[in-house]
Amino acid sequence: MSAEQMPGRHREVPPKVEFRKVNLHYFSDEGETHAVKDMSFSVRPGEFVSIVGQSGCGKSTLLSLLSGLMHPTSGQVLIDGKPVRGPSPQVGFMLQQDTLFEWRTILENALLGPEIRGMDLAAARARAERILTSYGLGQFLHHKPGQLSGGMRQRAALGRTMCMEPDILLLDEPFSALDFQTRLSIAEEIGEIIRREGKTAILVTHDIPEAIALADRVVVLSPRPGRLKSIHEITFPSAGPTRPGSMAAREAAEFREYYHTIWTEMENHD
Ligand SMILES: Nc1ncnc2c1ncn2[C@@H]1O[C@H](COP(=O)(O)OP(=O)(O)OP(=O)(O)O)[C@@H](O)[C@H]1O
Repeated sequence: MSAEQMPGRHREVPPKVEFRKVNLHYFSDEGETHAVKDMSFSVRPGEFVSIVGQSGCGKSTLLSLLSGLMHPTSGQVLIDGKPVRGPSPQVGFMLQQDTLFEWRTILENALLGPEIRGMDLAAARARAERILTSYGLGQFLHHKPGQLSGGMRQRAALGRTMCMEPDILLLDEPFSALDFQTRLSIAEEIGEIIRREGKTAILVTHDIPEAIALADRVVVLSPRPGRLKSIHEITFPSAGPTRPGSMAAREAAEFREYYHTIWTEMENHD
């Protein structure tokens, strides 16, 4: 019997993503900035991890390193055990600004990546229609982004990213441009889609409740240079079979405890 088949036996799953003693220095006319210091942590396949920390602590830099747009000054950034050498379709992005092209319809926006990559367009079109419809945008495939609400635009942006079939999603403050009410429901909805599709997700956010509600683990960074301060495993035993990300999770007793602990850690500059 393999370890995977043994009930109750701890399984050692190789990490999907790993930062190994990563340092990143920026060099500019203003001088040198040590943005990330001795960063080591890993993310399991299918796991949802949130990263929080004060402004300028290197959160977005970690995503840029994972996207292959930047390389560490020292240490290693690994995906599936291999060093990241450059951008790859395996990694998808979702940003604060949805960057949809206003002159293309929602469907055409979703087909842009496959067009650029020279993928089979008939298959991509069928996939895009299926994905966008399952995100509640079936009636809007031929609408332009300007005709959609903020929440719908973010769902369209996720659809466009998913059309490239990434297995890792990097989410950089994707909900922060939305009004509070929309933000809550879209965050929950998108978190659920990402889980359902088994993607590995890394979310950068300033919003501690959002970080807790969506993630399996929350990584807290210290102020610049960004160092790993703590990692919190998020579970809600008092809420029964509550799923992460749901509104019920936000009302669980553990939620307030996580919030208090993480908020205090972020305030405390040691
Ligand atoms: N291209 C760059 N050149 C020089 N310094 C940079 C550059 N990009 C970022 N930095 C600096 O590196 C540090 C980390 O930046 P980063 O954007 O990763 O932080 P962050 O935690 O995502 O910030 P925020 O929460 O405000 O978005 C900051 O001090 C920032 O000023």
